[in-house]
Amino acid sequence: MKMGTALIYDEEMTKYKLLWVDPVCKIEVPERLIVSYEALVKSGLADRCVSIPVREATDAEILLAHSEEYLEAVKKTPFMHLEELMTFTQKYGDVYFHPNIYHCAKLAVGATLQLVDNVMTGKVRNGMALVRPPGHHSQSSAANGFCVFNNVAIAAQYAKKHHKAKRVLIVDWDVHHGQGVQYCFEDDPSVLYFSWHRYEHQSFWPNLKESDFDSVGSGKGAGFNVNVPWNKVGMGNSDYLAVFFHVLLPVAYEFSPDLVFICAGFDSAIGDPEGHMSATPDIFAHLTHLLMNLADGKVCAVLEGGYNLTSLAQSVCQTVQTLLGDPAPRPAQLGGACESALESIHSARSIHKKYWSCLQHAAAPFPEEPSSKNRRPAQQGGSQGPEGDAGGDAQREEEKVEEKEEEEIVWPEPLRRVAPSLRSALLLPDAVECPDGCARFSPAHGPGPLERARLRKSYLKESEDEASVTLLYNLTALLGQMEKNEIRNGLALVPDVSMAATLLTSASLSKRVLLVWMGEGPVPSQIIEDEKTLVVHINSMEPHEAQSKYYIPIPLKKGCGDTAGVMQAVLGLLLPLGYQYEPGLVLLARLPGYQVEGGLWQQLTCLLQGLALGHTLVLLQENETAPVGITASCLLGNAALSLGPLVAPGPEDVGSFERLRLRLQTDWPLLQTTAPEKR
Ligand SMILES: CC(O)(O)CCCCCNCCCN
Ligand SMILES: [Zn+2]
Repeated sequence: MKMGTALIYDEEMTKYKLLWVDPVCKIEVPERLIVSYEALVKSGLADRCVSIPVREATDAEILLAHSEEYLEAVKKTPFMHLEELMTFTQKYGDVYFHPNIYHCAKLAVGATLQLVDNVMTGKVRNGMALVRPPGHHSQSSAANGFCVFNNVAIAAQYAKKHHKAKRVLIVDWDVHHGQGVQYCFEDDPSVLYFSWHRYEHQSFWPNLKESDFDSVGSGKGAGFNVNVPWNKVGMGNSDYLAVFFHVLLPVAYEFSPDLVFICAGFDSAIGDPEGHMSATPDIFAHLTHLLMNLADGKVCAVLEGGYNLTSLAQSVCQTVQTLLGDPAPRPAQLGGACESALESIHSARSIHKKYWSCLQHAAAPFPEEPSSKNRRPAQQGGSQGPEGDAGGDAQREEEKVEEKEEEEIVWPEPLRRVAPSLRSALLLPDAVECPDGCARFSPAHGPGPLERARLRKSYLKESEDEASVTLLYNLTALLGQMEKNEIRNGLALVPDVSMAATLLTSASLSKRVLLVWMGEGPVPSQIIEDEKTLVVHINSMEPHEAQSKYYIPIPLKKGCGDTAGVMQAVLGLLLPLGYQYEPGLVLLARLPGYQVEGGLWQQLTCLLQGLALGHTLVLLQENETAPVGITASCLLGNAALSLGPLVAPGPEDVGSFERLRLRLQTDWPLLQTTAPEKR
């Protein structure tokens, strides 16, 4: 599998700036690129990337998303003097021109196309293009919102035309709606455009009706445009993850793209003068991680906005460090999405219910109220903030009248993310070959007589089986090295998965262990009773009341081999639970006889690594060596194989998921998908 992360940047793109007074445009400064690149260099991340040179886009490439007359008009700007530039600028909104901006705009497109070429030909796995001017607002015949050419829209067309991409996903996490991208692919079912954006019931720029959740695309493109409007500011980490788990990821996996673009705008981060959101830079590590197992890992992140030079630089580093495969940071205390975010999530899921089978259990869209569609009565807005907030990040309500002067907002610097020297250690019987890249685990020293006696007494019922004693000892040694962050993750082939899991949960020093129990066997009661272990059990057993808050059986009629059903359970239940639980260790136990398709098992193994600083320990039944290779590949950081378009999960499973969600969401608010009053 391809590794390597491309970084595409050229300081030439810093060589244009605003030449006159314009309060709207003054935030789009060259320093945005300079601080971002310098932060990548200073942190050592730039050196770990594959540096790819930029190039100028050709006319033909620009014409993939723009009209000839627009291109011809922009071509004249390098020869204009100040007054002419100002007059030319007046033709468009919230954008400025400069004698060198046409050159830089061609480089921004060219940089993006270089990234696409290197990813699509497998020279690198993924990458980031640090560009300006940004692109997602520019339209066929118009510059707009600091954008001249639509970098990502052109690149998506280019990938379809020159790299035979069949399905392209564009995830726009910039805080503004990339209407230019939406217009470009309005009726195109091969490009799925997802955008969240500050909207405030159309009162925020660009104040477009078509930025609302009910713009779903048209004609054959209906369903392939997903808008999640933020109707309040102050959205935070929990809101962002809730949208990924309950809107974007289920649809993205059903769509199954063969290339993913991120319109990586970081004005959705805390401290930004445009966004006024409260999500912290480390959240972009998780958002990036959650996209990296789509399209066999082919992810192209392209810079859009981001105007707080501190959170911009931190967020760029968080994104690139995840593209490089470093462990994701611990997410800050997550709660549920706030009430306003839940309304937006509910609206998006409802309106898209008819297009995506993964949303079939979403409540039907409420009938169109002609006048006050989804407009909250005035008295509920205002400064008291969302009442009945479902917890989660505290909403910071902006003064409705005018935006307060930028008070100094501070947030903690993201913690260093240290990758252990050894990535994957495997505990295998000598007869089983150790896959390339992994290390066969052997503890520094063997168990002493006391240790042997203790293990024998506690787990082996005094049996004289010395090999099992040694194995159990080695398991606890492996666990110990993971908890000291000397080893990142591991895999063990054990004679008895239940006994091994029981040993590890009781031996684990982590304050919390997430145990993912895959298969039909019962979970040992000792583990279920253990308060510091959250057990999520995916099986085909009949649904029954969960014994406790910490034992969650997820029944699948068609069993664990049901790809759509398992992915639904993973994205909509297991991951939200895991992120909220914030374990120090993730145990993935595969029970004997568990029949599952390779790609699905890989998705599970990869996605879980976003938790517990990547400390994932996989337990496999000794005589089932088939999954060792594909599991090791994922533990080493390779992307999971793409599953292909997902079919609908079984209706009875959908029903039991929904009942499970409704029952659990009080204890686990990140499971919520609808605002309280709508339930
Ligand atoms: C790439 C980008 O989406 O960040 C560009 C945003 C342009 C914002 C125009 N200003 C609107 C004034 C409202 N405060
Ligand atoms: Zn923006």
